[in-house]
Amino acid sequence: MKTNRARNWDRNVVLSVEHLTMRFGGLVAVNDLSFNVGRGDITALIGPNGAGKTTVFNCVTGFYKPTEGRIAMRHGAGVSQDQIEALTRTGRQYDDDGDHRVFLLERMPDFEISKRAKVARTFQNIRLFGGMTALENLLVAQHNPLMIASSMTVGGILNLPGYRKARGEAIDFAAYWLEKTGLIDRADDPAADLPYGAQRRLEIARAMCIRPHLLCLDEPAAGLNPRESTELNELLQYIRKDHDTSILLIEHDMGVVMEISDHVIVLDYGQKIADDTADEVKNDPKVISAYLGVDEDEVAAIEESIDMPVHHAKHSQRDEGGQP
Ligand SMILES: Nc1ncnc2c1ncn2[C@@H]1O[C@H](COP(=O)(O)OP(=O)(O)OP(=O)(O)O)[C@@H](O)[C@H]1O
Repeated sequence: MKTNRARNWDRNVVLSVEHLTMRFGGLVAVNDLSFNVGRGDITALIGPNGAGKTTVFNCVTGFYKPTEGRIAMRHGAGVSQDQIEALTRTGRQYDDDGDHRVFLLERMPDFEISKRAKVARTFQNIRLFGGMTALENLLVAQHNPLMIASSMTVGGILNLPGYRKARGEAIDFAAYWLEKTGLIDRADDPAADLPYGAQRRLEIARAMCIRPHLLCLDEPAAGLNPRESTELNELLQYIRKDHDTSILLIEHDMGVVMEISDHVIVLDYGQKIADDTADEVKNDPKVISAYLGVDEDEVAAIEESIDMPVHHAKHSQRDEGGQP
């Protein structure tokens, strides 16, 4: 049953994606897509292989410049639509005066999106510095504040007190996240030596070291065993609750999606086919049949077992497109 209660993602928006389109040559990977991410919510972006999920992530995090559309990140709860419209008209990338800061991500390079707009991400394929220790990976993530404290290296070379203090704080913060992700005993091990599940947690710890307002996770549960998957759920709930960080995740594991998501957006062929609570979405036959790529007879059976993980439902491949 639908309720009339306004959803958090309508009332308290941290990220709004409006009319996003991404074309690769003749292929439309994302087609006029609009959705909101609620502040403090765990929002899942799901859909069959090739539906456009990673492309959306790449647009939000600045790896791709969208063909069309606006992606507004808001710091502070009081940002109005008028403020976003006014900023859009100025042609500027962001307005970061005062408590209500707005960032138009489609205009910003990826390093500014992470540094200024405080959007962090992890990747479908783990991208750690394998030869560096777990601790060093987390210190690299804090490069910006350390560079500022070192007055752009001079203070670091001379080991001035301001730099020593900042470095001590960076190590403490890294240790905090190593503790939270169960990796403190492996702090001095090269990242490449860690088991797969630990590397996934280290990626999340590294992303948290930029103190993100929005954490984007691309298939965080991929390759995890059931115990690691449960630990991941607990970690994400903790991050959302205790760190004022909203989470947007792409995930194929329906067990994870249904257990932790406040809000689920379903894509199919680059278009949104559902946008609701996890309960509403999981009972939507349109979603089940599109997402699982099955015929009508199979839907009822799958509905009964929807709590079971469903990996990588196959869709027919679409046209090949060119590089952006
Ligand atoms: N750089 C690119 N150049 C050309 N086509 C691309 C590029 N990136 C993505 N595509 C195409 O865009 C479509 C959407 O791909 P995308 O990776 O966003 O889907 P997805 O939903 O994340 O899929 P999966 O679940 O398999 O990761 C696919 O048809 C893909 O082949």
